Amino acid sequence: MSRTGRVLLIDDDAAIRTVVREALRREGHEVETAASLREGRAKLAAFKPQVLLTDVVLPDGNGLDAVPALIADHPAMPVIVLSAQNTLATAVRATEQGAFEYLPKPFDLTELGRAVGDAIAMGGAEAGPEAAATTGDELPLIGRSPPMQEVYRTIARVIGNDLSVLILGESGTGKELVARAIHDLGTRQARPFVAINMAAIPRELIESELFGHERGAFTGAGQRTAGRFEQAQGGTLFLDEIGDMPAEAQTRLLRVLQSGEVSPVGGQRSIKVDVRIIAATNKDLPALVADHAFREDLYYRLAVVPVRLPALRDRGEDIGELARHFLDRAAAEGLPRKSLDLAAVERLRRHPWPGNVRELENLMRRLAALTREEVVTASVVEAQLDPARRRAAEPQALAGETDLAQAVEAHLTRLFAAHGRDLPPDGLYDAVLAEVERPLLRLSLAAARGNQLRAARLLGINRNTLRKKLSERGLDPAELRRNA
Ligand SMILES: Nc1ncnc2c1ncn2[C@@H]1O[C@H](COP(=O)(O)OP(=O)(O)OP(=O)(O)O)[C@@H](O)[C@H]1O
Repeated sequence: MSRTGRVLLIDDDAAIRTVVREALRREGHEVETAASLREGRAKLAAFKPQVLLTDVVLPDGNGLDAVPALIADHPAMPVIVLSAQNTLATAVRATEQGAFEYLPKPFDLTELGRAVGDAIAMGGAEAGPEAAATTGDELPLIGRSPPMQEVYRTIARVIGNDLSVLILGESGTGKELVARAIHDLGTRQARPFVAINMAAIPRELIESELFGHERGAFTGAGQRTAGRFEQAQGGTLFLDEIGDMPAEAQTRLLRVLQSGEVSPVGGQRSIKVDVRIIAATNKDLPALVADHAFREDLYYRLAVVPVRLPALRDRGEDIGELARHFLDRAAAEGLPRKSLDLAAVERLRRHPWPGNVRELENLMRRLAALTREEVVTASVVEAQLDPARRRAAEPQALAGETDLAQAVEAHLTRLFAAHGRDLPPDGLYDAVLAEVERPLLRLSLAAARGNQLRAARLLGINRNTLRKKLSERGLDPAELRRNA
């Protein structure tokens, strides 16, 4: 299949026209250029290009808006959109408008050559199914740094199809957010998005959670229960922390993906499922494969399209925008409105962010709630980032703090803010414990399908202690069992 052909470039920047023309000619393409949409339309008719490259902001209109009209008479012609507006919204709109690819400026010429070659090789082949139209609401992902643009381009490429996506990135880099964005922008948006975290479910319960179980499949399995696969029917199943999946569950998952059917635990039946799979991990999955801790065949099945989320420290230019976004959000939630001065943003950029965006989000909430100044300066940031001083102020905010501790901290911060700077209300200690203990008891009973002995074992306490705590917290085990 040929990878060279006729290319038309519409761009009002003469330097770009020259550079792109020369680069593509060197690769064997025939290239014509135009400086406006009007000129482009004329050349389309005369030159009959096989690929159209267009800039977005043009003197006589918007190249992105013009795509459908430009390709109306040439439905098979792939269009590559070049743009300096590097947001997820532009990448997604380009795809919605029927563009074959979207390249953010400044692009690299090798990348451009590759995209043009792919487009020509694809020739008149049918484009994939149309992506669902977006509502035009604000898209959830923030950041315009080059690694985020790469992420947006990949998202734009997978929203019109059902390919399996594997999202890789450190904790707190936005893996779940990306999974939701793919679902919400894609053709399955009206169907369920179901998430399951392999690290948060007791290993022995993972299979019945995923695939469901029949009545009496194991002690405590009172009735037939649908698994997450069935719950996600027609929609998307997000398998979070996939690197923590036990070996037997991996084998079973692979079988489901190959056959498109699930067999609930303890039964003979199989149920057809139509589910898009998005998996995520913060582990080095290829290394787990090499160590035989993760099945290689499953890995390839899941990683059809890998998405690598950058660590926050590797996209320093996004920190200011993210920080302001989180301050706005804190203000919208009722915390005092704060702004950052330039030196404060500089200070934030020098922090290594082991907890990534989640850590930045929590820090912004803390600044909004706990600092007096309306304009946050570098020294205020410094004080909040300084582990020694923070430890003195907030003993739970230590270096290795868990997600749970951070979530609790965020919640408490809101609670304190809601009470202004007054002393906290009476009985706060017990009130907070009750808030944590109640869901803990409820969830462990649900996980044990209402069986108190199993729930107590899960929690590592004895059954009498469990009973006592249930009654202290005003929880009725019979009712919980009915709802389990
Ligand atoms: N690009 C982004 N723009 C705005 N908010 C973001 C972005 N990335 C992450 N966040 C926010 O940071 C927090 C952590 O994101 P998320 O839970 O998606 O991370 P994760 O990688 O799935 O974390 P973990 O590996 O710990 O499960 C969320 O509150 C999310 O909304």
